[in-house]
Amino acid sequence: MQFHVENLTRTFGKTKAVNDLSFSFETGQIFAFVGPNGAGKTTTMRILATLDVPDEGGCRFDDLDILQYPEEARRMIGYMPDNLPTHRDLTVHDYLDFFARAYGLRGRKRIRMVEQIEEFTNLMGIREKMLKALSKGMKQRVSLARALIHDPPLLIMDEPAAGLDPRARVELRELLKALSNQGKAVFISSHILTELAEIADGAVIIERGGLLRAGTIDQISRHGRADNEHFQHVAIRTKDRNEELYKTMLEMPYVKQAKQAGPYVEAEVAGDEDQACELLAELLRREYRIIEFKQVETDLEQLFMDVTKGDVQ
Ligand SMILES: Nc1ncnc2c1ncn2[C@@H]1O[C@H](COP(=O)(O)OP(=O)(O)OP(=O)(O)O)[C@@H](O)[C@H]1O
Repeated sequence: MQFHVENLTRTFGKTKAVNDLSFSFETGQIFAFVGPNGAGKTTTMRILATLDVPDEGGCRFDDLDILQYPEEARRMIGYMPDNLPTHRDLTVHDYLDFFARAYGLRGRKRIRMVEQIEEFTNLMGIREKMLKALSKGMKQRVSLARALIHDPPLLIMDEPAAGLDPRARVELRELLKALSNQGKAVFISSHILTELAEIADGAVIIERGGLLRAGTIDQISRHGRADNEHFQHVAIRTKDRNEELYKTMLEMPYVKQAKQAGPYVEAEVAGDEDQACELLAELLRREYRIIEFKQVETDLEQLFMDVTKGDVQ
């Protein structure tokens, strides 16, 4: 299933919270929604979750227009808002059972579903605890469980990692990976990229309501380049002459960018892997004493920094 946001615009008074925003992703993908405070992430997510309507544009789940058919759309969405459950005098189990009923699950099916979700989100041990007695990380898991109770193909999560300790962040990442392996789409916002860089298949990067980049990591990193244009990112460390290596690299016609990164010189080489081999051979001919020569994966955090600095054309 594909999820499309098309030319979305939402204005509050004079503020254009979202401005002509378009992007798509699909089931099985984890897409990071990234932008600074006030960029329009929550506004977009609320529209996608049918909790708000745009001034212009719309959203489609495959061919389903969610503005026209919000009831149908709601069955396909699990929404985890950035605020946590507040029904204080309910146990975890009763809370989840309540939502399962609200989604129309009955009898054995409901009991089975609630148990399954409690197990998946690691809530079994605390299902009889009162919500008010839970830590932030536990509440976060309850909120995730609630969003999953009707088994939606799309999970929308607004800043789920905010305020979590490192262990809870790792657990959350594992849960998200498991969900995407189950074939769900996860659309997750954050202004901290570190926790998403490892697991995201793609990203939507926005600023002041407008789109900067959207697509899979590969598509974003290839922005502005033809599909048949290949690039290799390499990192090189020499025993000495590091500064000279950097200059040499800048002079090579097929090296498109070079920078010094700690003990490495990192470069973007135009061409396929053969070109990277040729670069290494050339450096050896020039008698550089090379300790390391490796390919570097594009990392989402670096991409985000490049995009927001305007370094990626
Ligand atoms: N209900 C509202 N009334 C008036 N202005 C609003 C409303 N909701 C959002 N805005 C404004 O729209 C802009 C985008 O807000 P939004 O909450 O979508 O950003 P965000 O990217 O989620 O930010 P954060 O990372 O801080 O959560 C902001 O300027 C905000 O003040």
